[in-house]
Amino acid sequence: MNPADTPPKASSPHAASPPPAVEVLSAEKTYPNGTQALLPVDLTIEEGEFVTLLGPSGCGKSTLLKMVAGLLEPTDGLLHLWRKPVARLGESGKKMAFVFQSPTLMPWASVQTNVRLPLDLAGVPRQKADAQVTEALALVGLSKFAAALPRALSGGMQMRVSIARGLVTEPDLLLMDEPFGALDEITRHKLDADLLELWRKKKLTVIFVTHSIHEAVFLSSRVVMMAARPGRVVEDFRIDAPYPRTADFMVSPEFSRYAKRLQDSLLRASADTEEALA
Ligand SMILES: Nc1ncnc2c1ncn2[C@@H]1O[C@H](COP(=O)(O)OP(=O)(O)OP(=O)(O)O)[C@@H](O)[C@H]1O
Repeated sequence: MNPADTPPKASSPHAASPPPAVEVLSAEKTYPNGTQALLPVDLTIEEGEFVTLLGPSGCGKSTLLKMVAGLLEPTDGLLHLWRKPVARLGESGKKMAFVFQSPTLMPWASVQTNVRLPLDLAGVPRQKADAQVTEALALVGLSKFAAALPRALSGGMQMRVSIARGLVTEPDLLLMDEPFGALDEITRHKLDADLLELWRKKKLTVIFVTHSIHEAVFLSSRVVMMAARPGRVVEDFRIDAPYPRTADFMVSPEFSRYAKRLQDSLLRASADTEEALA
């Protein structure tokens, strides 16, 4: 065998580490009306991370998330998922799903039909699709509501349907834009805990947008802080508390320390924003 054909040894760092799930390479965004929503952002997210984007209103969290999803084109720079341009993600054998703030369900269709939508659009045969829908509904605890119409469900349950619709394609990357922002606090805690369970069980990579410091500390392995006008990344925090995280974690001194660090950072980011406005 020619030495050049020798496969890399399993012990080489390159062979051992999978490619990053997400690479944002100097990606920036200016909207057609001239709003500079994001200065060039560089961000690498490894497979399996739970990353939260936090920052004052208008700092470009949604813009960044939508660029990662391929829903928005960057004005300049590149976005790679598993080392492929977003539009060619399929070549990596990986999948992504986006969960919006509002559940956006079809009101006339059953829970089951709503959840099946991405599979129907992808032309997945009915029998296979139905099996995947059954599994996704079980994952979010809604098996008994498959035949219900959305209006018969609470806000939290509708959000679960929306998450099931995201999970039904068995994504590797889950992008969530303030998914629980409109829910009451108890429902939100419950969904946060369930989401962590899903993240662990399905070995997902998650990028999550929120305004809540507490939600960010509870969920994340990493928090990326952003500032506005123009939008940019200003700090990057590891939340090293072990998983599984329980309600006890939320009342621990460790939790308070992380929350204080994020709060101080958010105040700095907000002050930067106000200075830019002055
Ligand atoms: N389609 C658009 N056209 C022009 N400007 C836009 C558009 N979408 C967003 N913006 C502007 O870009 C900036 C970043 O917006 P973006 O929604 O990404 O911020 P955000 O951090 O998600 O805000 P929020 O926390 O309020 O949801 C803001 O100034 C916003 O007004």
